[in-house]
Parts: sequence; structure tokens; C-alpha cells
Amino acid sequence: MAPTQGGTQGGVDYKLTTFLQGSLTLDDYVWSQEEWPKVAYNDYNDEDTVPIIDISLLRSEDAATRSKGLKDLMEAAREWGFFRLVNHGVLSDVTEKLESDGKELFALPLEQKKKAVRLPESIIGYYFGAESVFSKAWLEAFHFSGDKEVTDNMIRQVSPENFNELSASVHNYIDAYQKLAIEVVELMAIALGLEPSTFSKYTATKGDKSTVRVCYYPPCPQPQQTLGQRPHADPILITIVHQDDVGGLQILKNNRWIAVKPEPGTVVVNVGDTLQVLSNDIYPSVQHQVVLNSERSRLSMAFFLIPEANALIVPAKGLVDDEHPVRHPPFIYRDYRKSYGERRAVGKSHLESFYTLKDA
Ligand SMILES: O=C(O)CCC(=O)C(=O)O
Ligand SMILES: [Fe+2]
Repeated sequence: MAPTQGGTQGGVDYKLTTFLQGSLTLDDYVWSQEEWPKVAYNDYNDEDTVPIIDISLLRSEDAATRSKGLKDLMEAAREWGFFRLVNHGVLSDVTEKLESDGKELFALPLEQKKKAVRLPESIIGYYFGAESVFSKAWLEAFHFSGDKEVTDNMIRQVSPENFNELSASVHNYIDAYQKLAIEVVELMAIALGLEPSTFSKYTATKGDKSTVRVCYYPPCPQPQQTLGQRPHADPILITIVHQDDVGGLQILKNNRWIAVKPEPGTVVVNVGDTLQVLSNDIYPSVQHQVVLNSERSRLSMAFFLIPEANALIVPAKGLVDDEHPVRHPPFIYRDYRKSYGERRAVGKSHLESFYTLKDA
């Protein structure tokens, strides 16, 4: 089917979206056929669904409740590389505030948003669709740094009149999710019989600290022929995604795409490549993608727990023995991240190709 060039469908004027401005047409967003989504954004399978972990059980004073909770967490992370967290305790005010601020930012004219455009070599800044590293993706995003100065500069560029409010909103979000993410990776270490800090001690405390990427996927006139994000695994320790009620996130399990159903009050946690290596492959990073729909826009906020750039990423000692040899040669996180950024366009699991690339 030849794509239509903008126009109004289902009450949405696509020409007004950022995606079809200037010389951009729908053709710029049509992917090759083998990349088209196989499962619709809302085709949920209730039999085979990402496990739900109630983190309040893991905080319980009762030893038996705690140890059952740890076992469930360990099994979910090991089998799925993904789980949904309930009762996490992050105030809904913090989440809802950034969600509504994000919507206001995306509603600004493109030229205004571009004042915070991502610079080459950086992951921080504004980017959209056909002009970004996510080339062809029907996505626009503000990626904010946990480094206050960097994010404050970005906000000053794009929305100086709301500076104080926006700055507080982004930093409150990052602080709250950073605490939760550290708690989760500490529980994931305890669940394997390791020191709590085994994974969390790799978290960056200076420079490129943990970040949040606020993602906006407007309705798309051709959701069958494009994607909001192509299949990828995240390079970091863990990601915590807050998605709204629209749906679109899918994960690859046993070669099948599984749609992750949004549940109010729930966040989605996924293992990144770095945690896979630190856990000597016990916790796998898993490919995921974002599928679009033609009716409703979707907003998600992905918090990334980022490793220290200079850290040597090497499997935890307690997980290596004669029966469990080291599965990945060590690497410096900065080198891995750089190579990941350069190869993003390929879209395959980067961890698998990284060592071959280095040896080549
Ligand atoms: O939008 C989503 O649900 C997922 C976002 C994501 O995978 C990412 O930004 O790495
Ligand atoms: Fe991701």
C-alpha cells in the first residue's frame, strides 16, 4: 500500500505532528518489510505475561515473606529479563508531574524543541524521528541527564519561562527512580546470595549519571509499517519504564513478541547488557521494541541506571567457578557504550556482536 501523505485520519491531523514537517513525508518512516511489527500494540496474551513482583513483600520484616519474594524476583529476572513492579512507593505526584510537563514540552513548536537538540557524541538532548539516531522511528524524546547542570542548561534553552518548575520536576523524578533502581539491583544481588552492593556499586556517581528519557509516540497513520523504537537491548544496568495506559512496549521471548500490558501504578523493569555481564548471564538483557497505533499518542519515561564510565565490567566473583566459567570478557563501560552508540542502526543485540567487533 502506498502511504498517504499526511492529511486527517481518525481525527488526527498528521501534518501538525513534528514528524511530517519540512521535507519529511510518510515515506521517511516506512521500514523494510521484515522489520514490520508482527503483533499489534494491544494484542495482549494474558497466559504469557511479564511477571508482577510486589516489592513491598521484599521490604517485609517477616523472613519467610522476604525469602519467597527474593525467589520470585530472581526467577522473574532470570527467565524473562523483565518484570513489572507494584507497590514500589514512588509518589504518583512525581511521576504524574513529569508526565504532564513532558506533554507540554512536546507540544512546543519544533524549532523551539530543537534548541535543546542532542549533540553528536552525547545521549542527552532532544531528538525526533527521521533526523535522529533513531532514524525512521516514529518517536520524539527529551533525554535528561542526572547531572543537574547539564539538564538545567537544556531546560533553559527549551523552556526558560518554566525553568524552576521543570528543573525540579526532572530532578525529583531522577532522584526517586534512582533510589528505587538501586534498591532493585541490591535485591537482585541478595537473591543470588551476593553482597547487596555487588551490582549497585557500579552506578555512576559523577559525569554521565543516570538519566531519564521522556518518549512521545504520536498516533501514526501506518502503524503496521513502522516502529516507535526498533528492537534493541539497553546497554546499562537496569531500566525502569513508566508507561501510560496506551500500550506499545513489546519484548522478545523465545522468538515471539509479547506485548507488555500497562497496569496503573506499575513500572516495568528490564535488565541491561551491563547487568547481564556482571551476573555472568544469569540475568539476561532482552530485546524490546515499541509498536504504534493510529489513534492515541503514547508517553513513556525510561529511567536508566547508568554504570560509571571508567568501570571495568567483570562478572561477580561469587558467580564464577569451574562449572560456571566467565561468559564475557571484561570491558570498560565507556568503550561498550561508544560502540553501542555507533552500531545502533543495526538493531541487533549489541552484546553478542561487541566481542567479535573488538577482535576484528
Ligand atoms: O517507550 C517504551 O516503553 C520503551 C522505551 C525504551 O525501550 C527505551 O527508551 O530504551
Ligand atoms: Fe529500551
